Amino acid sequence: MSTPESRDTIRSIDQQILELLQRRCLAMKADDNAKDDERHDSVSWAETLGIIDQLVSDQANSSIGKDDQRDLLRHIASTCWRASHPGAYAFLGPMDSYSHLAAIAYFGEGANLLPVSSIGTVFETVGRGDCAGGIVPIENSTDGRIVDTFGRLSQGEASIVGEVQLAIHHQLLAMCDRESITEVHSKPQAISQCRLWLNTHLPKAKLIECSSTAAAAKLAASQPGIAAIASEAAGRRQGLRVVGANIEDNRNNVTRFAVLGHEQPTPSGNDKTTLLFQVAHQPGALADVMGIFKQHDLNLTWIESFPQPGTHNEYFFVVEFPGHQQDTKVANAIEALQSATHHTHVLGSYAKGARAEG
Ligand SMILES: O=C(O)C(=O)C[C@]1(C(=O)O)C=C[C@@H](O)C=C1
Repeated sequence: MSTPESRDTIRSIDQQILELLQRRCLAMKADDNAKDDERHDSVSWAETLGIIDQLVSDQANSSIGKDDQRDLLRHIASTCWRASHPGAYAFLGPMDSYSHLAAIAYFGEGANLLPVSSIGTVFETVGRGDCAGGIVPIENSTDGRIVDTFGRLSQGEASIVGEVQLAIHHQLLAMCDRESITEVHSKPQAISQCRLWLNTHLPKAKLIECSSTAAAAKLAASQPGIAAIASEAAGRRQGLRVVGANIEDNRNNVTRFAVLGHEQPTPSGNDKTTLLFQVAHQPGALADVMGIFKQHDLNLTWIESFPQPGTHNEYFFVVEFPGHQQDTKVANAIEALQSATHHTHVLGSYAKGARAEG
């Protein structure tokens, strides 16, 4: 049983926490107002995340685990951020899609998160300035690049300002037993990530593609016999049973999400750059461009090609490498690329994303 003293101590600590929260909000507002003064840059959300990560890693022993400390601080920071930055952040909805989980991991629980109906709409709302930012899946460790995202990246509507690497654990969700399932609905990428499991355990079920995993969960809740592949959170929200747990074929199934925004982040010390280029359709053109990365000692960590809409056999290339476009060697390489290619466009330089659990 608690003593009156311990109750008073806890009450007084909670009171102090509330006062500190109020002070934190005011300090943030003051910082934001001061950016009108040209000599001053206000702290960006990307910088705030960096500061929190540093604080947590420097923290000595605590009875609260590091992940919980990080989540708590992000929740506080995003709630205060929203008070002075009311803009919304778009994601492929509905709620509890993996994009939603990635948005929470990056922007925090307190952020103003806006579900939209497609990846294209995320690009449009950010590109038009209706939203302060957004998040889109870009690549999965089992299934490769996300085609809908690539189609939009080349249009230059928005820059990449951050990334999240989310561990994806798919659940088979339904209102009925596994034996009564006749159809499995989900986003094509999720179906593809569970292909082996589905062939083994539900070889007769019809596989039906839809706009998102969370949309599939909504449908499964309306009709017995229909199952969805979606997140545990989506199943909970729709009141569905887990009739197959963690059904992804690859235990290390991770989807990388790109955070879209308007302001290019300053160097954090642990950055990467994503850029898109287009070369002449002639022998050796791509090899010459690859030589530029070698000359500037840039180690490519990702390369993808995708067809240029409206052309035959013409491709865009997207590459990633460590470093920030403000670093001298990266800036020199970009300059060389600009003269060696038809078109070079830096999609963004941003802090490398840590892995989050979905
Ligand atoms: O449908 C969702 O829940 C999404 O957020 C999209 C998406 C994707 O397209 O890759 C995101 C992560 C998973 O890989 C499966 C689906």
